[in-house]
Amino acid sequence: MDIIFYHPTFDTPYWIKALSTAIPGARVREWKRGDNEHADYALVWHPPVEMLQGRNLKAVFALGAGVDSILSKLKAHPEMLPEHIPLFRLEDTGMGQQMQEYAVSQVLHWFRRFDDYHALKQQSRWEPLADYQREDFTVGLLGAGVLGSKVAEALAPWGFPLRCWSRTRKTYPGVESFAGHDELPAFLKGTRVLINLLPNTAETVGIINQDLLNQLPDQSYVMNLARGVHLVEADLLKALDSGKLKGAMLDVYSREPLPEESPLWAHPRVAMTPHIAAVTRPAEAVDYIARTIALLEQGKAATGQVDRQRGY
Ligand SMILES: NC(=O)C1=CN([C@@H]2O[C@H](COP(=O)(O)OP(=O)(O)OC[C@H]3O[C@@H](n4cnc5c(N)ncnc54)[C@H](OP(=O)(O)O)[C@@H]3O)[C@@H](O)[C@H]2O)C=CC1
Ligand SMILES: O=C(O)C(=O)CO
Repeated sequence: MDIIFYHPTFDTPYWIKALSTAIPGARVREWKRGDNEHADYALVWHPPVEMLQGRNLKAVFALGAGVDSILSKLKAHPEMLPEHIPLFRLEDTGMGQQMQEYAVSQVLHWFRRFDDYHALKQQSRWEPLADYQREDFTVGLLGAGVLGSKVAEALAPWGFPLRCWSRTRKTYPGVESFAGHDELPAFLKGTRVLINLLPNTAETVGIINQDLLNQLPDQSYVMNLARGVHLVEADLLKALDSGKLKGAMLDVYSREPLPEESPLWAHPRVAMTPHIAAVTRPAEAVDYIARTIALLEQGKAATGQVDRQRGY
């Protein structure tokens, strides 16, 4: 079995060694421009069109959870990957735990008013504040798939009311489920902390805009952990400045790296990280890819296949 690998920034020798060890009999090589030799599987992130085009692959694996960049490239170059070749993505592979750490720590930060205490410290003010009540601190997850469900699981023991919004109804224990566009207003109405874990699709782009933010209770919080294009940054800044929103925690941006001139950098109530909420963990990812290839080789069904029509 021949496997080609391409990632613009990963430690390629590590991956090739780990994949060769995990998949018995596999010949794994780094794909380089001009390589048109046979391959059964391709493992990719931001692939050049010529890497995939015209090959009789058994499957392609995206080396991350979100497949928006590869799907948008496919829109411009449909010949890159014919419909009959399945595209898989990484499901969790260690990202679930990272999202749990990120979301739980930030929800607790806001709930214990550490943002307010930080502002008071800047003014050398000693001022105990009133506690927030758990029942007023409903956490709402936009997107309740692999990562959203893991975040809900980690928040559950903290006792905050939990709800999620997805395309299809969920039955996660202790999480109120809202499904489809008709139920979005009801979901937003009671959500004090909004955490975005949607995929980037034609339906979700720009979803966190002025209209959506206005439907949240006053003094709400927004955490964007999915993709920058979900959030209209100008609308977020307006909502912060009007007092509608109390704070925002952003990991992803409309442009990455975020340009120096972005007003987000200086805003006192915007906390930021540089797209690190959950990164691909190589050992877990190799294990998932090896298990999935073994299932495919046996003609068995495997999870993680992207629905190209749906866009995620
Ligand atoms: N910042 C970072 O470091 C990282 C960001 N990400 C981002 O997180 C995203 C989510 O990942 P993951 O949880 O694995 O994805 P999943 O595909 O498992 O989950 C997506 C969720 O979004 C819901 N959804 C999709 N479209 C709609 C819609 N139109 N209306 C309502 N709900 C919708 C799905 O609903 P249903 O369940 O009904 O299908 C599902 O619950 C990735 O696409 C990626 O962009 C991922 C990893 C790291
Ligand atoms: O896996 C993804 O989709 C990511 O955003 C990784 O940072």
